[in-house]
Parts: sequence; C-alpha cells; structure tokens
Amino acid sequence: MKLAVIGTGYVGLVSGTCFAEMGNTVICVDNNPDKLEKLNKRIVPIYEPGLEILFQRNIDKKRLSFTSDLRRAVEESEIIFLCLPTPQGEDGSADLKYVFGVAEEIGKILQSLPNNEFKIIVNKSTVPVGTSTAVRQIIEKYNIENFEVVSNPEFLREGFAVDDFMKPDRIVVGARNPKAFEKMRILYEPFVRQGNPIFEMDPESAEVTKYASNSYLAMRITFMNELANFCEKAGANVEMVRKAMGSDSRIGKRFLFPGIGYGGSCFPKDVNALIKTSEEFGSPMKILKVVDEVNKNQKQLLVKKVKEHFNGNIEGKKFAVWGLSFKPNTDDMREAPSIVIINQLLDSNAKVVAYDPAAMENARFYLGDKPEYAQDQYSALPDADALLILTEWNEFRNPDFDKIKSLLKNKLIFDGRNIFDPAKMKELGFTYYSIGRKPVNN
Ligand SMILES: NC(=O)C1=CN([C@@H]2O[C@H](COP(=O)(O)OP(=O)(O)OC[C@H]3O[C@@H](n4cnc5c(N)ncnc54)[C@H](O)[C@@H]3O)[C@@H](O)[C@H]2O)C=CC1
Ligand SMILES: O=C(O)[C@H]1O[C@H](OP(=O)(O)OP(=O)(O)OC[C@H]2O[C@@H](n3ccc(=O)[nH]c3=O)[C@H](O)[C@@H]2O)[C@H](O)[C@@H](O)[C@@H]1O
Repeated sequence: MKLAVIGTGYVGLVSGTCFAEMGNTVICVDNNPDKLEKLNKRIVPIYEPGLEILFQRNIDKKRLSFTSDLRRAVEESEIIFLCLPTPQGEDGSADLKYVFGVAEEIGKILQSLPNNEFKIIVNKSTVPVGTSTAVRQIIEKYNIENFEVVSNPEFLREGFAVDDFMKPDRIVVGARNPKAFEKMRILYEPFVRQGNPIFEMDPESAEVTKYASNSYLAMRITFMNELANFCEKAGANVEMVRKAMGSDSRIGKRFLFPGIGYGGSCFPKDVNALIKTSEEFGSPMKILKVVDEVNKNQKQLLVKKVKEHFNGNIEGKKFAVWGLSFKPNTDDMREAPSIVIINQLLDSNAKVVAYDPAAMENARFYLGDKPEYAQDQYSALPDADALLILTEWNEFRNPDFDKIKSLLKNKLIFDGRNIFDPAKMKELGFTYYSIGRKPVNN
C-alpha cells in the first residue's frame, strides 16, 4: 500500500519504518528542517533499539522516504497517518493545534487535487474523544466527501518501540466505514500473525481506549509508589510484596515497579487530558487527580531522603547521578523525574555530575550546563558525597562496586529504581537508600 506518515517523531518514524518493512511504500513528512536533514542523510534522529537496521534497509529498498512536501505525500498515498504532537495545554487538556492545523492543510490539498480518489486519514496521535469527528468536519469544509477519518491509537513503548509495533498486543481501529475497516485490516494483518486481535469499534471508543490504557497503567504504578512509601514506614519490603502480588494472574507481574514517579511524554499529559475531558463531560475521574498528585510528590521523594540523610543541608555537597532519561533504552527526557530531582539539588546549592548512556544531549536542552556531564558512569563519581540512581539502565545493574567505593567520598547510594539488593549493599559496606525498603546503614 502507499502510505503517508505526517510527523516523523518517536511514533511516526517507528510506524513509517515498520510499515515499510512489511512491503508498503511510505513517505514520511516533517516540518522540522533539522530533523529532515538528518533523516535525509540517513541518520536516525532518536535512540530506539532495533530501528537503525530497518530504517537503512527500507531506504535502500526505496520503500521509505522523507520530505517536507505534504502535498506530494497526500497526493501519492491512499492512507495518511497523523503522528503529530498533542502536548499538554495550559489547562491540562490536550493541545490539538498540530492535528487540526494539518487537517486544514489536508482539506485544502484534497480540494485542489484533480482526481477524487478515496483517502483514509488515520489519527495515530493520542487525542481526546471526539477529535476524529472534529477532523472529519474540518476536511468536509473543503467539500471533500470521498474520505474517511479513522482513529488508530498507538500503544508502543519507547525503548521497545520496534518490537511493540511489529508484534502489538492488539490493534485498535475506530471507524464507521466498512471500506476503511477493510483497508486497515489488510494493512495490519502482517503484524498480528500470532493471532493478536484487531479490535474494530467506533472512533470515540478507540480514542477513549488509548487514554484508559495509559491512565490505568499510570494508576497502577502510582498505587505501587504509595504502597512502597507505606511499606518503608511499616518495615515491609515492597519488592517482596510486589513479586507475591504480581504472581496472582488477576494482577500480573508487569508495571508494578515502584520508583521515583512515572515520566515520559505520555503518562503525565494523558492522565491530565483524561481528567480534563472527563470533567468537560460532567463525569470527572477523581481517581486520576490523586494519581497525578501522588506522582508529582513521588518525584520529590529521593531528594527528601538525601536531605534527611544530610540533616537538611546539602549546600556545597556533590552528587553523582546515574541515569537521566525518563526510563532506560531511550534518549527521551520529556517529563523525566531526573529533571525535578537535579533541579532540586541545584536549587539547594549542591553540585551535580550526571551520566546517561543515551540522553545527555537531550538533557542539556532541559537542564542546560548547570549539572556537569560525565563521559562514563565512573567518571561521575570522584569526590561525590553520594551516588543517585535515577534510571535503571542495564549497565548500572552490576557495576564495579570496589571502583565505586574508591571514587566516592562517602559509601552512600540513593537508588530511585531499586536495582540493588539491600543485603548485598550491607555486605559491601554501603549506606543504601531505596524505595519501599528499609535503609541500610553502614
Ligand atoms: N512517544 C511515544 O512513545 C508515544 C506517543 N504517542 C502519541 O503520538 C503522538 C506523537 O508523539 P511523538 O511521536 O512522541 O511526538 P514527537 O514530538 O516525537 O513527534 C512529532 C513530530 O511531528 C512533527 N510535526 C509537528 N508539526 C508538524 C506539521 N505541521 N507537519 C509535519 N510534521 C509536524 C514534529 O516536528 C515531530 O517530528 C502524540 O499524540 C503522543 O501522545 C502514542 C504512543 C506512544
Ligand atoms: O502513549 C504512550 O506514549 C506510551 O506510554 C507508555 O510508554 P512509555 O511512556 O514509552 O514508557 P513506559 O515503559 O510505559 O514507562 C512510563 C514511565 O513509567 C515508569 N514506570 C513504568 C513501569 C513501572 O512498573 N514503574 C514505573 O515507574 C517508567 O520509569 C517511566 O517513567 C505506555 O507504556 C505505552 O503503551 C504508550 O503507547
């Protein structure tokens, strides 16, 4: 099939590349000249494991190309995917200016085209209920009839985006037109060969499914974060509780890891957007307000522990930070807990030397040159008063503890991701704070 992908970010680039991998011809459009320059020089502008090889192969095969020319992309494609940003607006709701702006442009383009071929405009961005209808109305203003707007929310996770896209747990397609359902079925069948379902529904249900899934996962993490804080006070070990809880098949093992609050470009904004839309429809989801509030507090927790350890004064202290991205296997810094934590440390006149395997360039955008950036994990340590672990990159899991001990000023670790075993830390002589477990004092 001939496809266009409008917006070549985390979702657009992965979707476009994976569609091309299945033999489709995909034109990706972006209006960011720097990004386009990189893409056209065959440079993947994001860190996403497994993407590079598919990206290069499909460019070689001439199935994947990049342009700023929206008109050509729309003209040459039967299905047009919108993978545009839907950031949080000032009042918490999703800002739809990118989606509506491109819908207007598509309307104008379709109106000016000589032929009147059936086009499917697929919204893959995360958008509030009713957006597909609004997009339809925008395009209809240009007297276009032979088209359908489909809602096809995306569920990929950064860091696993290629795997998630190639083998999705499920595909959700919201539409009203049987021809559109059929085209979408044909497009997605190669991705669900194992028998995972394609759920066909109305666009409103599809739009709500996306917010429901993200908010539910955010709620689950938040439950575990509150539970962890309680466990710590009550002398229980949240890691033991988590494993035993998760073994109940009704609960499941995944997404029960407590930490320093969920971050990323989606959970925080999507929870807020659902709070806002549910209020607008007069059916407020009160539980999500608590989720958002608890999550904001959780991001403050580690610095609270640090300050308590140093009797409230960390002025002039130096902290080594391992991990900046909002989670491992990505360079994405959007809403990363590290931003809150490092700013708190700096505001208290402490020094920070940080290292991340992939996110240091993006971190500079959010944190500037206020923290120092180290070349590798160990060069962040010399003379630091403590080590803070903010992202659970695999390479931090089994470090050279002797080296850590020799480089740090104090044998002191604050672990925001529970990557070490407290008993081992005791044995190694560290003072060790983690989440939802008793501190280890040495
Ligand atoms: N990042 C993720 O893991 C996931 C994101 N989503 C949703 O997908 C949507 C996109 O998210 P991301 O890919 O993370 O955003 P992103 O910010 O990485 O990418 C968006 C791209 O759209 C481009 N763009 C903006 N206006 C444009 C225009 N008028 N014409 C052409 N290109 C334009 C930007 O330059 C950027 O490259 C959001 O609604 C998000 O909530 C859904 C599932 C997963
Ligand atoms: O809509 C989106 O953008 C995507 O949002 C999340 O994906 P992502 O933000 O890439 O990352 P997650 O793996 O979900 O992690 C989100 C945050 O929750 C935290 N988290 C995750 C799991 C857990 O058990 N505990 C926990 O604190 C992570 O550290 C991270 O800060 C969803 O998992 C995807 O299904 C969805 O498509």
